[in-house]
Amino acid sequence: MVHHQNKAIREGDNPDLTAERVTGTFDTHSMAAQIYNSEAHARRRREITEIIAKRPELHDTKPFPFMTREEKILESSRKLTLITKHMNEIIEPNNSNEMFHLNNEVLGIEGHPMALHGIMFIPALTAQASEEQQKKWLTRAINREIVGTYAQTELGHGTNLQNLETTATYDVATQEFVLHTPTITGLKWWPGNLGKSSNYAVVVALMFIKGKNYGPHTFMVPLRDEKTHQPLKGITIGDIGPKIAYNVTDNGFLGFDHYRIPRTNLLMRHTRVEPDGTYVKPPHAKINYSAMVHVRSHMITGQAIMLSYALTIATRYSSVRRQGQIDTTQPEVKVLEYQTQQHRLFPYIARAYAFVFAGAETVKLYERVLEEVATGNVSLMADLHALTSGLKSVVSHYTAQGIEQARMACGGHGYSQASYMSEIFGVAVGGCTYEGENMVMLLQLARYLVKSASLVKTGQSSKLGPLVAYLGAKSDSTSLIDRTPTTGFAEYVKTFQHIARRQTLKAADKFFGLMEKGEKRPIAWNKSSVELNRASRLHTRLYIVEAFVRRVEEVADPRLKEVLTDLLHLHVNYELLDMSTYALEDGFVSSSQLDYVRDQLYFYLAKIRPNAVSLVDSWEFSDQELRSVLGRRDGHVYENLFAWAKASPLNKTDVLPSVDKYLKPLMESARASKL
Ligand SMILES: CCCCCCCCCC/C=C\CCCCC/C=C/C(=O)SCCNC(=O)CCNC(=O)[C@H](O)C(C)(C)COP(=O)(O)OP(=O)(O)OC[C@H]1O[C@@H](n2cnc3c(N)ncnc32)[C@H](O)[C@@H]1OP(=O)(O)O
Ligand SMILES: Cc1cc2nc3c(=O)[nH]c(=O)nc-3n(C[C@H](O)[C@H](O)[C@H](O)COP(=O)(O)OP(=O)(O)OC[C@H]3O[C@@H](n4cnc5c(N)ncnc54)[C@H](O)[C@@H]3O)c2cc1C
Repeated sequence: MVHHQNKAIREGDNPDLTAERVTGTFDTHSMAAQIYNSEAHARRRREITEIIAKRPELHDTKPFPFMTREEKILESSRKLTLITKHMNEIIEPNNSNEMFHLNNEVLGIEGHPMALHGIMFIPALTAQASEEQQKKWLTRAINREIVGTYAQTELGHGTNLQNLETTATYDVATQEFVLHTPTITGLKWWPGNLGKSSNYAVVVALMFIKGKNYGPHTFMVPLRDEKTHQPLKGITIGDIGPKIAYNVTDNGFLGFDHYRIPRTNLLMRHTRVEPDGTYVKPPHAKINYSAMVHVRSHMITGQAIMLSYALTIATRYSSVRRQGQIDTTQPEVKVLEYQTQQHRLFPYIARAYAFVFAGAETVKLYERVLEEVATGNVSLMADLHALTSGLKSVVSHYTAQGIEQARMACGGHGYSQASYMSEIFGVAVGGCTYEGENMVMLLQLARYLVKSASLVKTGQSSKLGPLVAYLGAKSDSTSLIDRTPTTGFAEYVKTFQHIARRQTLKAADKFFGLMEKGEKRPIAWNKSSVELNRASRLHTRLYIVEAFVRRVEEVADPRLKEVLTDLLHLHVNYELLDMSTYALEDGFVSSSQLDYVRDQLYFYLAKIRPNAVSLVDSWEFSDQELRSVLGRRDGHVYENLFAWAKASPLNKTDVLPSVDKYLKPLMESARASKL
C-alpha cells in the first residue's frame, strides 16, 4: 500500500480525483493541524467523525432538501437528544471546539433547537451573571435543564440599541422589574430558538428606575412553564416564519404585557440595582455587550469554515467535471484546468486560510480579554471591539462572495440543492447581518481609527495601540514591490500599510474638515461615512494579511511552509490587484508594478494547481458534514446525482395528484374542444 501525502485517498474513488490527490506535495493531516490550530484538535475531529460514521442513529434519515421545515426540526431534535445523552462518549466534556464539530457533523449548519443556548445564552450568563446567579441558572443551563436564547433585536430596532422599546421599570415597592412591550415595533424579533424551543431568555431592555432611563441592560427572563412549555401569563411568543436559510432554527417574536420578574433577575456581575433602586454602574459602559463580542470573535472561524465547505465542493467537482478542450487535439479537460476557474476558486482558497488564521488570533485575544474583564481590567475591550467589528464585516462579506463564486463554478449543478450551495450561502450570508449589520460594524471600527488618526495628527503616535501603530509610521515615497531583491512579504505588508494609512488619514481629514467648516459632528460623520468604511475595510484586510504572514513564519514543516507560502503569495497579489485603485491614485504603485503583480498572480495560480484538491481536503470535512452530492470525497458525482433525483419526493409516484386534478382535465378539455 502506497502512503500518500493526501490522506483522503481511498481505493475505488473517481480516478480523476485520485490523480489530483496524488500530486499533493504535503501531508493533509499536518495541514489540518494548522487549520484547526493544533495537532490534538485536528486528530480529535477525525476521531469524532469516525465515531459518528459508526452510529447510524446519528446520520440524516434523508437529505435535508427533501424535508419540510417541520420534519427538519423534528429530525434535528431527535439527533440533538441523542448527542446530548451520549455526548461524553463522543467528545471531551465541556470542550466547545469538539462540540462545534459534533454539531456540524450530526446536526448540520441549518441550526437546531439549542443553537442560541450554546452560542449566546450560556456565554451571556457566564460573563454577566453574578456568582450567585450562576449557581442558580448557569449549572441548570449547562445541564440542559433549561433552554435559553438571547433576545435583543426588536421589530423596529436591531442596530440602535439605545432606542429599543422594551422597558424594564423597577418597582421599589415589590422589588421587581416590570417588563413591557409598548408597541408592535417593540416586539422582540429574530432571536434564534425563541419561537418554539426556549423556556428562558437573556432579554435586553431599557432599564428605568424612578423615571430615569439607564439604557440597555440584560435580564434573565422565564418565558415558558418548565413542565408544560406553555407561554407564561403576560408573554406573547412565536416563530417569525421561514427565512432564506437557517430554517431549523426557530427565530422568534416576543412581547411582554407588564410582566414581572424579581430585581435579582437583572444580570448583576458588573451592574447592580439595590433594593431601594440605587444603581451601581459597571466598570465599562458596554460590558454587557459581551455575548455579541463572543459571537463576533468566534464567527470569523465559522465563516472560514462555510467558505471552505463551498470551496471543497467546487474544487473537487471541478476535478471530475470534464467540459471542452484547451488543446483541440486532446480529450475534454477537467474544468479546473481553465485559468478562469482557477482564478475564481484559488484566491478564495487563500482567503479561507487567511480567515481561519485571523480567526484563531481573534479567539485568543477574546479569551484574554474575557479573563481580564473578569478581574475588572477593561483596558482591552475597545481594541477587541474594533478588531472584531472589522473582521466580522470583512470576512462575512468575502465569504458570501466566495461561496457564490464557488456555486457558479459548479455550473448548472451548483444551482441544484444537491450541491447544498444555496443553504451554505444562505447560512453564511446571515453573518453579514447578525451580530451587527456590516456597515454599522465597520463604522464602529472607524470610530477607533479616527481616534487613532487624531493621535497621529496631534503628534501623539507613541500612544497608538499595536493594532494601529502603523498609522504613525512614514511611508516610503513609492512601493518597492518588484524594485528590490526579494524581501519576503515585507514590501507587500508595507504597501498595504501605506494604502490603509492613507485612506484612514484622508477619511479622518474629511471628517475633521467638515467639522471645521461648521458641520455638527454626526452630520460630518455621516457625510464622511463611505470614506470611513473604506478605511475600516483596508485596515481589516491589512490585519488579515499580517495574520497570514505571522502564521506562515511560524510553520516549521518545509512542505507545509512551501504551499502556505504559495498561498500567501497568491493572497497578497490578489488583494493588491483588488485594491489597486488606492495604490495607483497617489502613484505609490505604478501600472508597471501592477503588471508584475498580475504576472505573479498567474504564476501562483499555476503553482497551486497540483495542490488545489489537497488544500481543500485538508479541512477534513466528512461527506456527512458537507451534505453535498457534488462535493463527495469519492468524486462519484453523476451516479449519485441520479440517485438523489430519483429519491426526490416528487418521484414517489409517476403521476402527481396535481396532474390528475388539473393538468389531465385541462388537456382532456382542450382535446374535446378540438373535436
Ligand atoms: C469553536 C468554538 C465554538 C464557539 C461557538 C461559537 C460559534 C460561532 C459561530 C457562529 C455561527 C453561527 C451563529 C449564528 C447565530 C447568530 C446569532 C445572532 C445573534 C444576534 O444577532 S444578537 C443581536 C446582535 N445585535 C447587534 O450586534 C447590534 C449592533 N449594535 C450594537 O452593537 C450597538 O448598538 C452599537 C455598537 C452599534 C452602538 O452601541 P451604543 O450603545 O448605541 O453605542 P454608543 O453609545 O454610541 O457608544 C459607542 C461607543 O461604545 C463602544 N462600544 C460599543 N460596543 C462595544 C463593545 N462591545 N465593547 C467595547 N466598546 C464598545 C464603541 O467603541 C464606542 O466607543 P467610543 O465612544 O468611540 O469610544
Ligand atoms: C440569521 C439571523 C439571526 C439573528 N439572531 C438574532 C438573535 O439570536 N438575537 C437577536 O437579538 N437578534 C438576532 N438577529 C437580529 C440581528 O442582530 C439584526 O437584524 C442586526 O443587528 C441588524 O439590525 P436591523 O435588522 O435593525 O438592521 P437595520 O439597522 O435596520 O439595518 C438596515 C440598513 O440600515 C443601515 N443602518 C442602520 N443604522 C445605521 C447607522 N447608524 N449608520 C449607517 N447605516 C445604518 C444598515 O447598514 C442597513 O443597510 C438575527 C438576525 C439574523 C439575520
